[in-house]
Amino acid sequence: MIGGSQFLLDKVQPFLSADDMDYVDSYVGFPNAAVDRIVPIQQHEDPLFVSVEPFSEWLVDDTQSKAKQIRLNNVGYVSDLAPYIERKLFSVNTGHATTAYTGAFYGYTTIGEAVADRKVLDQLKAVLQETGDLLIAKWQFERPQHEQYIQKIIDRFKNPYISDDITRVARTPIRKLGYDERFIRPIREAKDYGLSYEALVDVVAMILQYDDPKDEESVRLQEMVKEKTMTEVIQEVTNLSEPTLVAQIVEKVRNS
Ligand SMILES: NC(=O)c1ccc[n+]([C@@H]2O[C@H](COP(=O)([O-])OP(=O)(O)OC[C@H]3O[C@@H](n4cnc5c(N)ncnc54)[C@H](O)[C@@H]3O)[C@@H](O)[C@H]2O)c1
Ligand SMILES: O=P(O)(O)OC[C@@H](O)[C@@H](O)[C@H](O)[C@H](O)CO
Repeated sequence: MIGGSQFLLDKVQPFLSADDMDYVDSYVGFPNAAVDRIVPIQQHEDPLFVSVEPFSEWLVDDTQSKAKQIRLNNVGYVSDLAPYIERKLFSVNTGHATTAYTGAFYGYTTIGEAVADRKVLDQLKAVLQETGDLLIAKWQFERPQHEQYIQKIIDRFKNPYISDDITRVARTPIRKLGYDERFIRPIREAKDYGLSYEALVDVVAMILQYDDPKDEESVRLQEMVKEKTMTEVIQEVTNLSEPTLVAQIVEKVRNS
């Protein structure tokens, strides 16, 4: 979610008196942050034991913190979070979801199995190329560094020491098809920049066919697909109103 801490403040605020609010204004910061570390679903006897990947990135919007003298180790403090949170969401999360939905399409159950398949890997690379071109055009990231960032993400998905279920990464497909989420937003923006977004549309077509009977949103999505036209489903779920884009997605679903 972009703007998660601001969202929390908006929810807390109605419960605060004017005095509380003065105190919060002076002493309590709600800085938005980008948190990146893959944590698979897991169960251990000790509920506080958690297996995670070695990689981590934690970036905090410094303009909203109230105690600027406090600096946590391994946290990056930035004055503009937008480039970094978009880089994370549209690379790590778009790439992760691409691996999950493409993997599910080809019958895999874990991210590791899926990314070992050349077809899934090629789809992942094509999608990260499209979001990478957009991020570079929009935020002026250096191309060689961005290419390293992409390669690191692919290596993270291949990590043989963690097993991440496709059902976790592909969870809540209706949320993931949201207007400002990891597929529709880069598609809209790539179109505005005159950049390619075909591989992203390929994945949207696969998400519309994603069927996990244990995932409430997947069940609801598949019910919608049975009851409505594909154009109606896409408009309702993605909030896209642009007829050309909606038609492109409908066409992909027909041909996939
Ligand atoms: N797992 C990861 O790899 C990872 C990495 C970085 C960031 N995140 C983010 O962290 C957040 C949590 O992810 P997760 O993987 O731990 O999910 P999760 O589904 O394992 O855990 C979410 C927890 O929140 C609880 N919950 C859900 N709705 C609630 C509500 N309305 N009120 C109170 N509790 C509620 C659920 O019962 C569950 O225990 C998400 O925003 C995710 O994007 C996850
Ligand atoms: O949490 P979601 O459902 O938005 O996305 C699933 C995963 O892609 C996500 O949890 C990643 O593992 C995480 O964002 C990595 O930092």
